[in-house]
Amino acid sequence: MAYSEEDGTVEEKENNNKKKTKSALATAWLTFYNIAMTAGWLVLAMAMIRFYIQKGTRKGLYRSIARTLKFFQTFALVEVGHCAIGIVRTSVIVTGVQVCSRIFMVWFITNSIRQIQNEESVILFLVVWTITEITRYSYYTFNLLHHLPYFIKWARYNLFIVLYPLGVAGELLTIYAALPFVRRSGMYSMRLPNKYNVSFDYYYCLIIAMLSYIPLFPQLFFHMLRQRRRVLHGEVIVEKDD
Ligand SMILES: CCCCCCCCCCCCC/C=C/C(=O)SCCNC(=O)CCNC(=O)[C@H](O)C(C)(C)COP(=O)(O)OP(=O)(O)OC[C@H]1O[C@@H](n2cnc3c(N)ncnc32)[C@H](O)[C@@H]1OP(=O)(O)O
Repeated sequence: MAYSEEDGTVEEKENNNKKKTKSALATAWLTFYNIAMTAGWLVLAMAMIRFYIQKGTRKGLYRSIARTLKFFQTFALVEVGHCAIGIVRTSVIVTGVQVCSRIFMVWFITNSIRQIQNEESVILFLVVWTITEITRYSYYTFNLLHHLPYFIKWARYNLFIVLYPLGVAGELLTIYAALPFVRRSGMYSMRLPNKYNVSFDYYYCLIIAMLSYIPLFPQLFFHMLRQRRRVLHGEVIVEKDD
């Protein structure tokens, strides 16, 4: 058609403008989100340090930070949305497994079973998560602002080599400590007969969750190793689509 070329150019310009506005909005949101999350995990770190200095014990530490932890860890679900709508270049599956396993640890294990809240393993994963998230969110923030100090980049793509296995150890030991209480109380379980004719045993569900670390953790860890090679050593990595 006679007018198609001109219209195409106008359309192209409009599309480009729309894309720019969209990406400016996405960058503004991500910057706000990452600053808020860095601040949240810094507040958690300060609260844990203050508690330990004042009380000299880990007993009661989880209770004292539970609200803040639940809020910021649950809010991280937004990250699955970021991947799904494509404003960050990350796999929905990798992020989903990471975030859901954390939320499961917080709500369905640590928060639900008071008797295990003072376990050393709880402190272990809390400390590990806190260091990881302060590093990770400050990395994203500085990266978005194009002022990324090298030590933050280094920390983001090196600390996980030690922190990931430590975090997983803390989580697995905590679930293991929960098992006897879950078995005794029958919590979150449904026994037959019941009106739905369905049986569910949370005790075995926890055992399956523990076993699922065997195939899932190496995938997350090797994903991070690939990211490390890409970011620190500039290797071009071709990842499979979700
Ligand atoms: C339902 C019950 C289930 C029970 C069973 C569960 C079994 C689970 C088994 C596994 C359990 C694991 C438990 C985990 C424990 C711990 O966390 S221990 C502590 C140590 N942890 C870590 O070190 C975590 C490391 N892992 C990750 O960081 C994750 O893999 C990740 C969160 C999914 C991040 O991966 P990815 O996004 O691919 O890497 P990046 O390099 O950081 O990002 C890629 C690009 O995307 C950009 N980006 C991502 N997020 C943002 C953001 N919020 N804002 C801005 N930009 C973002 C990032 O900048 C990169 O972009 P480029 O720079 O352009 O490449």
